[in-house]
Amino acid sequence: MEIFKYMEQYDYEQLVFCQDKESGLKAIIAIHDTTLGPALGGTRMWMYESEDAAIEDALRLARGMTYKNAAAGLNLGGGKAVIIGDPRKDKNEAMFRAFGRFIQGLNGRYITAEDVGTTVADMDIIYEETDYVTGISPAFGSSGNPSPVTAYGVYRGMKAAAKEAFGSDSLEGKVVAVQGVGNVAYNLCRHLHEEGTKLIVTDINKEAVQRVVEQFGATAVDPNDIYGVDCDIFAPCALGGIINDQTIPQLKAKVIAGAANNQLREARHGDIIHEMGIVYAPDYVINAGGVINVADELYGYNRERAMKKVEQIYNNIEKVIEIAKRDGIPTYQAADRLAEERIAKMRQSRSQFLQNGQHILSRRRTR
Ligand SMILES: NC(=O)c1ccc[n+]([C@@H]2O[C@H](COP(=O)([O-])OP(=O)(O)OC[C@H]3O[C@@H](n4cnc5c(N)ncnc54)[C@H](O)[C@@H]3O)[C@@H](O)[C@H]2O)c1
Ligand SMILES: CC(C)C[C@H](N)C(=O)O
Repeated sequence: MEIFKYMEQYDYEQLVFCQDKESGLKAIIAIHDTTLGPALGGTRMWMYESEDAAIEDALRLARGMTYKNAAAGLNLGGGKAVIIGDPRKDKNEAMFRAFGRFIQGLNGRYITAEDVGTTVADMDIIYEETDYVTGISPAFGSSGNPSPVTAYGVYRGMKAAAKEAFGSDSLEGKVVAVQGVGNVAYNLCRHLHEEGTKLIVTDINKEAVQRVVEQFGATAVDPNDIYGVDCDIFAPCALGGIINDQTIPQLKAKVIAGAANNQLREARHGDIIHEMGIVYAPDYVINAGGVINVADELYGYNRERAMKKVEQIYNNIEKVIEIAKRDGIPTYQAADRLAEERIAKMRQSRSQFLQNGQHILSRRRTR
């Protein structure tokens, strides 16, 4: 992999390799863009097939966080970390302590949190070494597991998308097909059930399916059948890349709104669903509840304030739909435009701020 070429293409700032022989830590921290503030993004632990695959994932996910944080209105840049290893077997306390020390070494340029394969308990260990970690236990006055909050944001965003497609944001009586009923989607199903939505669900984990069937009266289908079921809304909450050439022809939904990251296999799939008249709630806008919640820790966590910001995901989806209509583009492009415009404006105002003297004055003070 030609790393500098790749970094230059998408304008990455920094890539950090962290190795600790004793604990077995092999981690990569990617910082994409800190125009809006320090780079906040979770740490993923995964058994990568190769080092190149881990580097690519860290870089791709870090850039995703730049867009997610910018579109959510957070004063934070984008970054992400990956730890190479099996989260079921390879974790140990020393590993997360060592990782915490590496994060501390970046002096606040990167702030971590949970992602696939890492938990609140892991963040608590990192916190022993650095303040630059969020998603730590409520026992420390922090926000804990972000998944239920992500779910609430997805629920709010789904309502905004439904309003565009059906003329009303009520989900009562609507049929929602949910792919994957894990941490986020279990909570999403609860909100939908409380509103009187009919649920069709699938998961490769039978126990997870059983839970939502029993608790929320959901109808279960085979994982391969979820795309083609008769429904109003399709909520992908498991895997990335599931909007693709094979699945699109099966879809009957008028809305796609779910928690999964990187739902479009390729950008052109966003164009195809747009042409079909499907209202697509862009993944990184609708699933920003978790990061909005953990980001609130940086101000001294206040649950009420965080939930108010998460509610705004409704308005953010409305804003994206408005831009899409105004500019005659698909919603996935409108989301990128929203994020990029905000970063560009801040970059400009920040450079003016420096030119107008801040660094000159601070130099004077040290003389
Ligand atoms: N947890 C968060 O706060 C958060 C925030 C933003 C985005 N996301 C994204 O949302 C998605 C769900 O996150 P989560 O924390 O609920 O993860 P999770 O692992 O708890 O749940 C995912 C579920 O999908 C199921 N699944 C996997 N492959 C499947 C398949 N082929 N068909 C059907 N089901 C399948 C798994 O068995 C699991 O139950 C992920 O893509 C994640 O990256 C999560
Ligand atoms: C900071 C984390 C809560 C971010 C979350 N893992 C996401 O993909 O949005």
